[in-house]
Amino acid sequence: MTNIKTYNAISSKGLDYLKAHHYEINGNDAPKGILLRSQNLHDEPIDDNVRAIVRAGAGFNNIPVEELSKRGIAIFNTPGGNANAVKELTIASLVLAARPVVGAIQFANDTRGGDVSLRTESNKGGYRGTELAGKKLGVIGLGNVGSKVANTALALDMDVIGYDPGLNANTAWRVDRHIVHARSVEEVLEQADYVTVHIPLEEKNRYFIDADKLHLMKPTAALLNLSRGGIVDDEAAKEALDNDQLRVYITDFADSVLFDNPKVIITPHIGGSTIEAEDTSALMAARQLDEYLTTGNIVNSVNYPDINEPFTTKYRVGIIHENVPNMLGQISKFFGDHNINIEQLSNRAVGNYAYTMVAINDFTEEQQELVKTALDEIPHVILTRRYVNPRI
Ligand SMILES: NC(=O)c1ccc[n+]([C@@H]2O[C@H](COP(=O)([O-])OP(=O)(O)OC[C@H]3O[C@@H](n4cnc5c(N)ncnc54)[C@H](O)[C@@H]3O)[C@@H](O)[C@H]2O)c1
Ligand SMILES: O=C(O)[C@H](O)COP(=O)(O)O
Repeated sequence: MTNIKTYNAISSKGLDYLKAHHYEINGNDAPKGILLRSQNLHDEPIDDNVRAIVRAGAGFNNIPVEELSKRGIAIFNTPGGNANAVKELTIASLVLAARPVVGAIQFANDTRGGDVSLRTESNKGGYRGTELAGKKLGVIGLGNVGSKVANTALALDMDVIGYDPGLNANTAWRVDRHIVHARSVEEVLEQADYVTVHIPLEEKNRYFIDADKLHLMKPTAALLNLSRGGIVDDEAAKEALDNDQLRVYITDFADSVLFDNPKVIITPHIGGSTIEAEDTSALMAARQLDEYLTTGNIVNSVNYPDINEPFTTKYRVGIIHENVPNMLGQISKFFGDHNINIEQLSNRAVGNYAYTMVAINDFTEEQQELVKTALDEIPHVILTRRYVNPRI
Protein backbone atom coordinates (compact mmCIF):
# COMPACT_ATOMS: atom_id res chain seq x y z
CA MET A 1 0.00 0.00 0.00
CA THR A 2 1.14 3.53 -0.70
CA ASN A 3 1.86 5.46 2.46
CA ILE A 4 0.63 9.05 2.94
CA LYS A 5 1.95 11.17 5.76
CA THR A 6 -0.42 13.72 7.26
CA TYR A 7 -0.02 16.78 9.43
CA ASN A 8 -2.74 18.74 11.25
CA ALA A 9 -6.39 17.81 11.67
CA ILE A 10 -7.45 16.52 8.25
CA SER A 11 -11.16 15.78 7.91
CA SER A 12 -12.06 12.08 7.83
CA LYS A 13 -13.76 12.74 4.45
CA GLY A 14 -10.29 13.02 2.89
CA LEU A 15 -8.65 10.27 4.92
CA ASP A 16 -11.51 7.82 4.26
CA TYR A 17 -11.28 8.53 0.53
CA LEU A 18 -7.59 7.65 0.56
CA LYS A 19 -8.11 4.50 2.64
CA ALA A 20 -10.85 3.39 0.21
CA HIS A 21 -8.35 3.84 -2.61
CA HIS A 22 -5.76 1.58 -0.98
CA TYR A 23 -3.56 4.14 0.72
CA GLU A 24 -2.16 3.76 4.20
CA ILE A 25 -2.24 6.82 6.43
CA ASN A 26 0.87 7.48 8.51
CA GLY A 27 2.21 3.95 8.08
CA ASN A 28 5.79 2.85 8.58
CA ASP A 29 6.96 2.94 4.94
CA ALA A 30 8.55 6.02 3.42
CA PRO A 31 5.64 8.26 2.35
CA LYS A 32 4.83 8.89 -1.34
CA GLY A 33 2.64 11.85 -0.50
CA ILE A 34 2.06 14.43 2.21
CA LEU A 35 -1.34 15.87 3.13
CA LEU A 36 -1.35 18.90 5.41
CA ARG A 37 -2.94 22.20 6.42
CA SER A 38 -0.83 24.94 8.04
CA GLN A 39 2.11 22.83 9.28
CA ASN A 40 5.35 24.69 8.56
CA LEU A 41 7.39 22.50 6.21
CA HIS A 42 10.18 25.05 5.74
CA ASP A 43 12.40 23.44 8.38
CA GLU A 44 11.17 19.90 7.94
CA PRO A 45 13.20 17.29 6.00
CA ILE A 46 11.11 15.88 3.12
CA ASP A 47 11.76 12.20 2.35
CA ASP A 48 13.30 11.44 -1.09
CA ASN A 49 10.40 9.11 -1.78
CA VAL A 50 7.81 11.92 -1.66
CA ARG A 51 6.31 12.76 -5.05
CA ALA A 52 3.41 15.05 -4.06
CA ILE A 53 2.42 17.43 -1.29
CA VAL A 54 -1.17 18.61 -1.00
CA ARG A 55 -2.28 21.57 1.08
CA ALA A 56 -5.91 21.05 2.14
CA GLY A 57 -6.60 24.77 2.02
CA ALA A 58 -5.70 27.88 0.05
CA GLY A 59 -2.48 29.44 1.38
CA PHE A 60 0.71 27.47 0.73
CA ASN A 61 3.29 29.84 2.18
CA ASN A 62 4.04 27.12 4.77
CA ILE A 63 5.65 24.97 2.01
CA PRO A 64 9.13 25.59 0.50
CA VAL A 65 7.72 25.52 -3.03
CA GLU A 66 10.79 26.61 -4.99
CA GLU A 67 13.16 24.18 -3.27
CA LEU A 68 10.78 21.21 -3.67
CA SER A 69 10.00 22.08 -7.31
CA LYS A 70 13.67 21.49 -8.15
CA ARG A 71 13.28 17.98 -6.68
CA GLY A 72 10.31 17.08 -8.89
CA ILE A 73 7.74 17.20 -6.08
CA ALA A 74 4.32 18.35 -7.29
CA ILE A 75 2.62 20.70 -4.83
CA PHE A 76 -1.12 21.25 -4.82
CA ASN A 77 -3.70 23.32 -2.95
CA THR A 78 -7.52 23.21 -2.94
CA PRO A 79 -8.62 26.60 -4.32
CA GLY A 80 -12.08 27.66 -3.22
CA GLY A 81 -12.53 24.70 -0.85
CA ASN A 82 -12.83 26.95 2.19
CA ALA A 83 -13.73 30.25 0.48
CA ASN A 84 -17.32 30.30 1.72
CA ALA A 85 -16.18 29.80 5.32
CA VAL A 86 -13.79 32.75 5.06
CA LYS A 87 -16.45 34.85 3.36
CA GLU A 88 -18.84 34.26 6.24
CA LEU A 89 -16.24 35.12 8.89
CA THR A 90 -15.35 38.25 6.93
CA ILE A 91 -18.99 39.33 6.90
CA ALA A 92 -19.14 38.64 10.66
CA SER A 93 -16.00 40.75 11.05
CA LEU A 94 -17.59 43.60 9.10
CA VAL A 95 -20.53 43.53 11.51
CA LEU A 96 -18.14 43.44 14.49
CA ALA A 97 -16.36 46.47 13.04
CA ALA A 98 -19.66 48.37 12.65
CA ARG A 99 -21.36 47.43 15.92
CA PRO A 100 -19.67 47.12 19.34
CA VAL A 101 -21.00 43.57 19.74
CA VAL A 102 -17.95 42.18 21.57
CA GLY A 103 -18.02 44.91 24.25
CA ALA A 104 -21.81 44.71 24.54
CA ILE A 105 -21.74 40.96 25.19
CA GLN A 106 -19.03 41.43 27.75
CA PHE A 107 -21.03 44.20 29.45
CA ALA A 108 -24.18 42.07 29.61
CA ASN A 109 -22.23 39.16 31.09
CA ASP A 110 -20.41 41.39 33.58
CA THR A 111 -23.65 42.92 34.88
CA ARG A 112 -24.10 41.56 38.38
CA GLY A 113 -26.90 42.15 40.90
CA GLY A 114 -29.45 44.98 41.02
CA ASP A 115 -32.16 45.33 38.40
CA VAL A 116 -30.35 43.63 35.57
CA SER A 117 -32.89 44.68 32.98
CA LEU A 118 -32.80 48.34 34.03
CA ARG A 119 -29.04 48.37 34.16
CA THR A 120 -28.51 46.87 30.73
CA GLU A 121 -31.33 48.86 29.12
CA SER A 122 -30.07 52.17 30.51
CA ASN A 123 -26.57 51.51 29.27
CA LYS A 124 -27.35 50.34 25.79
CA GLY A 125 -26.69 53.78 24.35
CA GLY A 126 -23.04 53.08 25.04
CA TYR A 127 -23.19 50.26 22.52
CA ARG A 128 -24.64 52.16 19.61
CA GLY A 129 -23.12 51.20 16.27
CA THR A 130 -23.41 52.11 12.63
CA GLU A 131 -24.87 50.26 9.63
CA LEU A 132 -22.98 48.68 6.79
CA ALA A 133 -25.63 49.67 4.26
CA GLY A 134 -24.54 52.66 2.22
CA LYS A 135 -20.88 52.40 3.32
CA LYS A 136 -18.07 51.59 0.93
CA LEU A 137 -16.19 48.30 1.15
CA GLY A 138 -12.78 48.01 -0.50
CA VAL A 139 -11.77 44.44 -1.38
CA ILE A 140 -8.10 43.84 -2.17
CA GLY A 141 -7.75 40.54 -4.02
CA LEU A 142 -10.83 39.28 -5.90
CA GLY A 143 -9.96 35.58 -5.98
CA ASN A 144 -12.01 32.75 -4.51
CA VAL A 145 -12.54 34.50 -1.17
CA GLY A 146 -12.47 38.18 -2.20
CA SER A 147 -15.00 37.76 -5.02
CA LYS A 148 -17.47 36.07 -2.65
CA VAL A 149 -16.99 38.76 0.00
CA ALA A 150 -17.46 41.51 -2.60
CA ASN A 151 -20.61 39.96 -4.06
CA THR A 152 -22.15 39.34 -0.62
CA ALA A 153 -21.42 42.90 0.50
CA LEU A 154 -23.54 44.14 -2.42
CA ALA A 155 -26.44 42.16 -0.96
CA LEU A 156 -25.86 44.05 2.32
CA ASP A 157 -26.42 47.26 0.34
CA MET A 158 -22.78 48.28 0.55
CA ASP A 159 -20.97 50.00 -2.32
CA VAL A 160 -18.04 47.83 -3.30
CA ILE A 161 -14.75 48.75 -4.93
CA GLY A 162 -12.26 45.99 -5.71
CA TYR A 163 -8.62 45.79 -6.72
CA ASP A 164 -6.96 42.78 -8.31
CA PRO A 165 -4.50 43.24 -11.18
CA GLY A 166 -4.24 39.44 -11.53
CA LEU A 167 -7.83 38.85 -12.69
CA ASN A 168 -8.08 37.08 -16.03
CA ALA A 169 -10.87 36.13 -18.43
CA ASN A 170 -11.61 33.01 -16.36
CA THR A 171 -11.72 34.65 -12.95
CA ALA A 172 -13.22 38.06 -13.75
CA TRP A 173 -16.68 36.61 -14.43
CA ARG A 174 -17.03 35.64 -10.74
CA VAL A 175 -17.16 39.30 -9.76
CA ASP A 176 -20.58 40.97 -9.90
CA ARG A 177 -20.79 43.72 -12.53
CA HIS A 178 -21.85 46.25 -9.88
CA ILE A 179 -18.43 46.10 -8.27
CA VAL A 180 -16.22 48.99 -9.29
CA HIS A 181 -12.76 47.90 -10.45
CA ALA A 182 -10.09 50.21 -9.08
CA ARG A 183 -6.99 50.88 -11.15
CA SER A 184 -4.77 51.13 -8.09
CA VAL A 185 -4.83 49.98 -4.51
CA GLU A 186 -4.45 53.62 -3.45
CA GLU A 187 -7.85 54.36 -5.01
CA VAL A 188 -9.42 51.67 -2.77
CA LEU A 189 -7.68 52.81 0.40
CA GLU A 190 -8.61 56.46 -0.06
CA GLN A 191 -12.30 55.78 -0.69
CA ALA A 192 -13.25 52.81 1.49
CA ASP A 193 -14.92 52.86 4.92
CA TYR A 194 -13.96 49.20 5.32
CA VAL A 195 -10.93 47.56 3.71
CA THR A 196 -10.60 43.77 3.55
CA VAL A 197 -7.50 42.03 2.21
CA HIS A 198 -7.70 38.61 0.49
CA ILE A 199 -4.32 38.04 -1.14
CA PRO A 200 -1.67 35.32 -0.75
CA LEU A 201 1.45 35.81 1.33
CA GLU A 202 4.04 35.90 -1.44
CA GLU A 203 7.26 37.86 -1.13
CA LYS A 204 5.77 40.77 -3.12
CA ASN A 205 2.83 40.94 -0.70
CA ARG A 206 4.82 40.97 2.55
CA TYR A 207 3.69 44.07 4.49
CA PHE A 208 1.49 44.96 1.53
CA ILE A 209 -0.48 47.16 3.92
CA ASP A 210 2.34 49.20 5.45
CA ALA A 211 2.52 52.58 7.19
CA ASP A 212 2.34 54.50 3.89
CA LYS A 213 -0.79 52.67 2.78
CA LEU A 214 -2.39 53.01 6.23
CA HIS A 215 -1.86 56.78 5.96
CA LEU A 216 -4.05 56.80 2.84
CA MET A 217 -7.00 55.31 4.69
CA LYS A 218 -9.79 57.35 6.28
CA PRO A 219 -9.22 57.74 10.05
CA THR A 220 -12.75 56.36 10.51
CA ALA A 221 -12.02 53.26 8.45
CA ALA A 222 -11.80 49.63 9.57
CA LEU A 223 -9.16 47.21 8.31
CA LEU A 224 -9.77 43.44 8.07
CA ASN A 225 -7.06 40.86 7.50
CA LEU A 226 -8.29 37.31 7.08
CA SER A 227 -5.58 36.43 4.57
CA ARG A 228 -2.26 35.99 6.41
CA GLY A 229 -0.11 37.40 9.18
CA GLY A 230 2.65 39.39 7.45
CA ILE A 231 0.42 40.92 4.77
CA VAL A 232 -0.39 43.80 7.12
CA ASP A 233 2.47 45.43 9.03
CA ASP A 234 0.90 44.96 12.48
CA GLU A 235 3.32 47.43 14.16
CA ALA A 236 2.25 50.10 11.68
CA ALA A 237 -1.43 49.17 12.19
CA LYS A 238 -1.03 49.51 15.95
CA GLU A 239 0.58 52.92 15.48
CA ALA A 240 -2.23 54.03 13.16
CA LEU A 241 -4.79 52.94 15.78
CA ASP A 242 -2.88 54.67 18.59
CA ASN A 243 -2.74 57.90 16.53
CA ASP A 244 -6.43 57.77 15.57
CA GLN A 245 -5.52 57.27 11.91
CA LEU A 246 -7.46 53.98 11.87
CA ARG A 247 -10.62 53.16 13.83
CA VAL A 248 -10.46 49.38 14.19
CA TYR A 249 -8.34 46.43 13.02
CA ILE A 250 -9.71 42.88 12.85
CA THR A 251 -7.28 40.08 12.11
CA ASP A 252 -7.43 36.29 11.99
CA PHE A 253 -3.70 36.15 12.81
CA ALA A 254 -2.54 36.68 16.37
CA ASP A 255 0.43 38.95 16.89
CA SER A 256 1.55 39.90 20.40
CA VAL A 257 1.97 43.52 19.37
CA LEU A 258 -1.84 43.67 19.00
CA PHE A 259 -2.81 41.98 22.27
CA ASP A 260 -5.02 43.81 24.81
CA ASN A 261 -5.81 46.66 22.45
CA PRO A 262 -9.45 47.80 22.61
CA LYS A 263 -9.34 48.78 18.93
CA VAL A 264 -8.23 45.31 17.84
CA ILE A 265 -10.21 42.10 17.47
CA ILE A 266 -8.16 38.93 17.01
CA THR A 267 -9.49 35.52 16.01
CA PRO A 268 -7.13 32.52 16.15
CA HIS A 269 -6.85 31.63 12.42
CA ILE A 270 -10.36 30.18 12.16
CA GLY A 271 -11.32 31.56 8.74
CA GLY A 272 -11.41 28.11 7.13
CA SER A 273 -12.47 26.24 10.25
CA THR A 274 -15.98 25.05 9.47
CA ILE A 275 -17.03 21.44 9.16
CA GLU A 276 -18.10 22.03 5.56
CA ALA A 277 -14.87 23.75 4.52
CA GLU A 278 -12.66 21.15 6.20
CA ASP A 279 -14.59 18.31 4.56
CA THR A 280 -14.53 19.91 1.10
CA SER A 281 -10.86 20.84 1.25
CA ALA A 282 -9.76 17.43 2.55
CA LEU A 283 -11.77 15.59 -0.09
CA MET A 284 -10.44 17.80 -2.89
CA ALA A 285 -6.92 17.27 -1.58
CA ALA A 286 -7.31 13.49 -1.36
CA ARG A 287 -8.75 13.25 -4.89
CA GLN A 288 -6.01 15.41 -6.38
CA LEU A 289 -3.32 13.41 -4.59
CA ASP A 290 -4.73 10.06 -5.74
CA GLU A 291 -5.22 11.36 -9.29
CA TYR A 292 -1.61 12.47 -9.55
CA LEU A 293 -0.07 9.39 -7.94
CA THR A 294 -2.10 6.94 -10.03
CA THR A 295 -2.59 8.68 -13.41
CA GLY A 296 -0.07 11.52 -13.53
CA ASN A 297 -2.87 14.06 -14.02
CA ILE A 298 -2.02 17.37 -12.38
CA VAL A 299 -4.99 19.35 -11.04
CA ASN A 300 -4.60 22.53 -8.97
CA SER A 301 -0.82 22.46 -8.75
CA VAL A 302 0.88 25.57 -7.45
CA ASN A 303 4.31 24.76 -8.90
CA TYR A 304 3.78 22.79 -12.12
CA PRO A 305 1.32 23.24 -14.99
CA ASP A 306 -1.98 21.43 -14.79
CA ILE A 307 -2.54 18.63 -17.31
CA ASN A 308 -5.72 16.64 -16.87
CA GLU A 309 -6.37 14.14 -19.67
CA PRO A 310 -8.50 10.98 -19.71
CA PHE A 311 -6.25 7.94 -19.18
CA THR A 312 -7.19 5.86 -22.23
CA THR A 313 -3.93 4.08 -23.02
CA LYS A 314 -2.27 1.20 -21.15
CA TYR A 315 0.68 3.33 -20.01
CA ARG A 316 1.73 6.90 -19.51
CA VAL A 317 5.00 8.59 -18.77
CA GLY A 318 4.93 11.92 -16.92
CA ILE A 319 8.04 14.04 -17.28
CA ILE A 320 8.62 17.11 -15.10
CA HIS A 321 11.27 19.32 -16.64
CA GLU A 322 12.57 22.83 -16.82
CA ASN A 323 10.88 25.22 -19.20
CA VAL A 324 13.76 25.57 -21.68
CA PRO A 325 13.96 25.20 -25.48
CA ASN A 326 14.08 21.86 -27.30
CA MET A 327 12.77 19.67 -24.46
CA LEU A 328 9.85 18.32 -26.52
CA GLY A 329 12.23 17.62 -29.42
CA GLN A 330 14.61 15.68 -27.18
CA ILE A 331 11.83 13.79 -25.39
CA SER A 332 10.07 12.67 -28.59
CA LYS A 333 13.43 11.76 -30.16
CA PHE A 334 14.16 9.59 -27.10
CA PHE A 335 10.93 7.65 -27.58
CA GLY A 336 11.53 7.36 -31.35
CA ASP A 337 15.13 6.20 -30.88
CA HIS A 338 13.91 3.41 -28.59
CA ASN A 339 11.12 2.39 -30.91
CA ILE A 340 8.34 3.38 -28.49
CA ASN A 341 5.22 4.62 -30.25
CA ILE A 342 3.65 7.77 -28.81
CA GLU A 343 -0.17 7.66 -28.90
CA GLN A 344 -0.58 11.15 -27.49
CA LEU A 345 1.74 13.84 -26.19
CA SER A 346 0.59 16.69 -23.95
CA ASN A 347 2.83 19.50 -22.84
CA ARG A 348 2.34 22.68 -20.83
CA ALA A 349 4.68 25.16 -19.26
CA VAL A 350 4.21 27.70 -16.49
CA GLY A 351 7.08 29.87 -15.32
CA ASN A 352 10.29 27.89 -14.86
CA TYR A 353 8.71 24.46 -15.15
CA ALA A 354 6.96 22.32 -17.72
CA TYR A 355 5.16 19.00 -17.71
CA THR A 356 5.04 16.54 -20.58
CA MET A 357 2.78 13.52 -20.56
CA VAL A 358 3.36 10.74 -23.08
CA ALA A 359 0.61 8.18 -23.65
CA ILE A 360 1.74 4.71 -24.78
CA ASN A 361 0.08 1.37 -25.52
CA ASP A 362 2.93 -0.96 -26.49
CA PHE A 363 5.68 -0.72 -23.92
CA THR A 364 8.00 -3.69 -23.21
CA GLU A 365 9.51 -4.23 -19.74
CA GLU A 366 12.91 -3.41 -21.16
CA GLN A 367 11.66 -0.13 -22.65
CA GLN A 368 9.99 0.76 -19.35
CA GLU A 369 13.23 0.19 -17.46
CA LEU A 370 15.05 2.38 -19.95
CA VAL A 371 12.53 5.19 -19.64
CA LYS A 372 12.85 5.12 -15.84
CA THR A 373 16.61 5.59 -15.94
CA ALA A 374 17.73 7.07 -19.25
CA LEU A 375 15.06 9.76 -19.68
CA ASP A 376 16.24 11.44 -16.48
CA GLU A 377 19.69 11.78 -18.10
CA ILE A 378 18.40 14.36 -20.61
CA PRO A 379 19.62 17.71 -19.31
CA HIS A 380 16.85 19.77 -17.62
CA VAL A 381 14.62 16.72 -17.02
CA ILE A 382 13.82 16.78 -13.29
CA LEU A 383 11.74 13.66 -12.73
CA THR A 384 10.12 10.91 -14.78
CA ARG A 385 7.28 8.68 -13.56
CA ARG A 386 5.56 5.79 -15.29
CA TYR A 387 1.85 5.06 -14.81
CA VAL A 388 0.03 1.81 -15.58
CA ASN A 389 -3.68 1.93 -16.33
CA PRO A 390 -5.38 -0.64 -14.04
CA ARG A 391 -8.53 -0.62 -16.20
CA ILE A 392 -6.83 -1.92 -19.38
N1 LIG B 1 -8.10 32.90 7.48
C1 LIG B 1 -8.13 31.72 6.89
O1 LIG B 1 -8.34 30.69 7.52
C2 LIG B 1 -7.95 31.65 5.40
C3 LIG B 1 -8.68 30.73 4.65
C4 LIG B 1 -8.51 30.69 3.25
C5 LIG B 1 -7.59 31.54 2.67
N2 LIG B 1 -6.84 32.37 3.45
C6 LIG B 1 -5.84 33.26 2.84
O2 LIG B 1 -6.48 34.06 1.89
C7 LIG B 1 -5.70 34.09 0.70
C8 LIG B 1 -6.62 34.26 -0.48
O3 LIG B 1 -7.41 33.10 -0.63
P1 LIG B 1 -8.20 32.81 -1.97
O4 LIG B 1 -8.76 31.46 -1.83
O5 LIG B 1 -9.10 33.92 -2.32
O6 LIG B 1 -6.98 32.78 -3.02
P2 LIG B 1 -7.05 33.00 -4.57
O7 LIG B 1 -5.76 32.55 -5.12
O8 LIG B 1 -8.30 32.45 -5.14
O9 LIG B 1 -7.14 34.59 -4.75
C9 LIG B 1 -6.10 35.47 -4.45
C10 LIG B 1 -6.26 36.70 -5.36
O10 LIG B 1 -5.36 37.70 -4.91
C11 LIG B 1 -4.89 38.40 -6.07
N3 LIG B 1 -3.69 39.14 -5.67
C12 LIG B 1 -2.45 38.65 -5.40
N4 LIG B 1 -1.64 39.66 -5.02
C13 LIG B 1 -2.39 40.80 -5.06
C14 LIG B 1 -2.12 42.15 -4.78
N5 LIG B 1 -0.91 42.54 -4.35
N6 LIG B 1 -3.11 43.06 -4.92
C15 LIG B 1 -4.34 42.68 -5.33
N7 LIG B 1 -4.67 41.40 -5.62
C16 LIG B 1 -3.69 40.48 -5.47
C17 LIG B 1 -4.69 37.32 -7.10
O11 LIG B 1 -4.67 37.85 -8.42
C18 LIG B 1 -5.90 36.41 -6.83
O12 LIG B 1 -6.99 36.75 -7.67
C19 LIG B 1 -4.93 32.76 0.71
O13 LIG B 1 -3.72 32.85 0.01
C20 LIG B 1 -4.71 32.49 2.17
O14 LIG B 1 -3.48 33.01 2.59
C21 LIG B 1 -7.01 32.45 4.78
O1 LIG C 1 -5.04 29.14 3.71
C1 LIG C 1 -5.99 28.55 4.20
O2 LIG C 1 -6.68 27.72 3.59
C2 LIG C 1 -6.43 28.93 5.58
O3 LIG C 1 -5.51 29.75 6.17
C3 LIG C 1 -6.85 27.79 6.44
O4 LIG C 1 -5.76 27.26 7.16
P1 LIG C 1 -5.99 25.95 8.06
O5 LIG C 1 -6.26 24.82 7.11
O6 LIG C 1 -4.73 25.78 8.82
O7 LIG C 1 -7.18 26.22 8.92
